[in-house]
Amino acid sequence: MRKFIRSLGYACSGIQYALRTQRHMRIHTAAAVIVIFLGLIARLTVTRWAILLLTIGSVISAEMMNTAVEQVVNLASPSLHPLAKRAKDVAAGAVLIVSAAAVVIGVIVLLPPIWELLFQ
Ligand SMILES: Nc1ncnc2c1ncn2[C@@H]1O[C@H](COP(=O)(O)OP(=O)(O)OP(=O)(O)O)[C@@H](O)[C@H]1O
Repeated sequence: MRKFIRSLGYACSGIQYALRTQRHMRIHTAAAVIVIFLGLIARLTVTRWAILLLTIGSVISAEMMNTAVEQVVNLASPSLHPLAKRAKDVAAGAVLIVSAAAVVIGVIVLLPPIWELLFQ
């Protein structure tokens, strides 16, 4: 149990580090807070909440994995190297893909209930 709590502390400090140092992480988090607020207003179904929360988790996890890749690349290759560039760009591309999908999912999941709330 003590080991689990210690591991939880390490994970929380990783989240703190990403929030403190990564502007994109703060942008994703702000977007997640807005989406959750809209979800509460729109009184989403359980299924819609599940999709939304999974999507939010995916984007924030991807951003954190990107941060981890950046840190490891900086450690392994402090000077410029084409492989370092490739690794960072691929990791950044992964965040872009999941973020673009999240925007589409957000619209699909949120728009119908908000529309219903406003116009019916
Ligand atoms: N060690 C390196 N060798 C070669 N290219 C690098 C290296 N570090 C970064 N780059 C490349 O330089 C460009 C800008 O990288 P930079 O680290 O400034 O921004 P980033 O990777 O988007 O990170 P951040 O999110 O912290 O701004 C990217 O294309 C990246 O792949």
